[in-house]
Amino acid sequence: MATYQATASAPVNIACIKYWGKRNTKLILPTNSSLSVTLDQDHLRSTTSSRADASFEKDRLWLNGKEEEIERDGRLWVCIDALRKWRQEMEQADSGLDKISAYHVHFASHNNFPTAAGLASSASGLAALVASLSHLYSLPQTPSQLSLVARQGSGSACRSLFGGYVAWRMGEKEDGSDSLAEEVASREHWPEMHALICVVSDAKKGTSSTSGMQRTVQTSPLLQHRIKEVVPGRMDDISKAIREKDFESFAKITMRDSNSFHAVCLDTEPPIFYLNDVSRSVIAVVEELNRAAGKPIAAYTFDAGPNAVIYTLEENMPKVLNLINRFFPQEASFANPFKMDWQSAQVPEGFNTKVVPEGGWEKGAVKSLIHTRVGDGPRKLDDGESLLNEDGMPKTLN
Ligand SMILES: Nc1ncnc2c1ncn2[C@@H]1O[C@H](COP(=O)(O)OP(=O)(O)OP(=O)(O)O)[C@@H](O)[C@H]1O
Ligand SMILES: C[C@@](O)(CCOP(=O)(O)OP(=O)(O)O)CC(=O)O
Repeated sequence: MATYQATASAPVNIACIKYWGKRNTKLILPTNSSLSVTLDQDHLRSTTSSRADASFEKDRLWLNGKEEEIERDGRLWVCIDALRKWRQEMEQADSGLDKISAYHVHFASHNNFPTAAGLASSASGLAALVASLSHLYSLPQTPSQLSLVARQGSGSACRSLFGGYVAWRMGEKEDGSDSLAEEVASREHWPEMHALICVVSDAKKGTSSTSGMQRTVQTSPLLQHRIKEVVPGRMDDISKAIREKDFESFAKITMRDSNSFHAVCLDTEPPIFYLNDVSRSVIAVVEELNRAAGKPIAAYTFDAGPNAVIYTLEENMPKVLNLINRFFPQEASFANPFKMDWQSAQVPEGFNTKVVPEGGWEKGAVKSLIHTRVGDGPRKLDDGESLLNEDGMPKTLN
């Protein structure tokens, strides 16, 4: 008997223009467009296997070996249901196709980084699920069409259906059919973009993005200014900066938008604080590096948590690594995947070390560093990499 299964991996993306606020919470339609850089799956990824079988009694999902419930009408359910309907339409149009849309599906997924820690696991996780199931069903839909489905799993997930530089167009239609992701530029267009993730905390965050952003929509007058007056111009400006490979403009816009997003969090009632003293100290170091360099050579950005992501071009990463390692010594040793000689990097003359506490931060204020770069979109993997065993149950990972 034939086995119907597929495995795919999907990347994390970190926004430069932040999505914060929904105009429709059920369909996940945002109050503003957003733009992100997709990070390299060689370092951060979610991998998901899916398998359809007549013997399965219900749809089931195991995340990092632990079963998660697929609630009816919940976000996961909505994504699975949408893809199943597309498969059903194909089966109705072509009687030669196996009727696998009638079978239940088992999913096993693994994130190779902390889940629910502000490292965008919901984005890569939902994108991997959609990519895997679309392969299982041999769907002809384009990545933009698949992004319509991933969006309903978690808004930011729609951007993980593409590699490179990705915009999520907010759209205007009430049914959400034009609220989708599209590529602004490929990874190959500007491959020198590197990112350093400073893990300040890998604990589950206090206020989830989902609930935090709706509180902002309900209470923040500043959000109205942001979505109407600020973001539309920034979307155009950063897209132009990316097309022209203008890092200075890219960096200025990215930092300002991160600060604008955290300002609307503060303008929320009661206020939401995602940054902590360590986050603010990373901001001070990057601002001082840029001042001393005479132009922006690095850009910080923060999602709904204290972890910093620093974008910089490959040539400047040794300087960034030198400063971060010097002022924020970690407990875990830095893996240095690109074998960069950061110890002997020249930090711009005149860098004022007074921007950080004397002697730097205590060990572990930044727990670990992940050095990565712009990456590709979802990958289809071989059956040999399946996370499900012959019985369609999750394999135990070592
Ligand atoms: N690989 C995966 N497959 C399916 N669902 C996943 C996967 N990884 C994460 N999720 C879902 O996403 C949830 C975590 O999302 P949450 O938004 O809380 O954290 P985050 O994505 O790490 O942070 P943020 O989106 O704010 O950067 C998990 O509890 C799980 O339900
Ligand atoms: C701060 C952000 O990371 C918010 C991400 O929010 P989510 O996509 O996690 O929210 P839901 O749509 O409710 O699942 C900014 C961004 O990624 O654009």
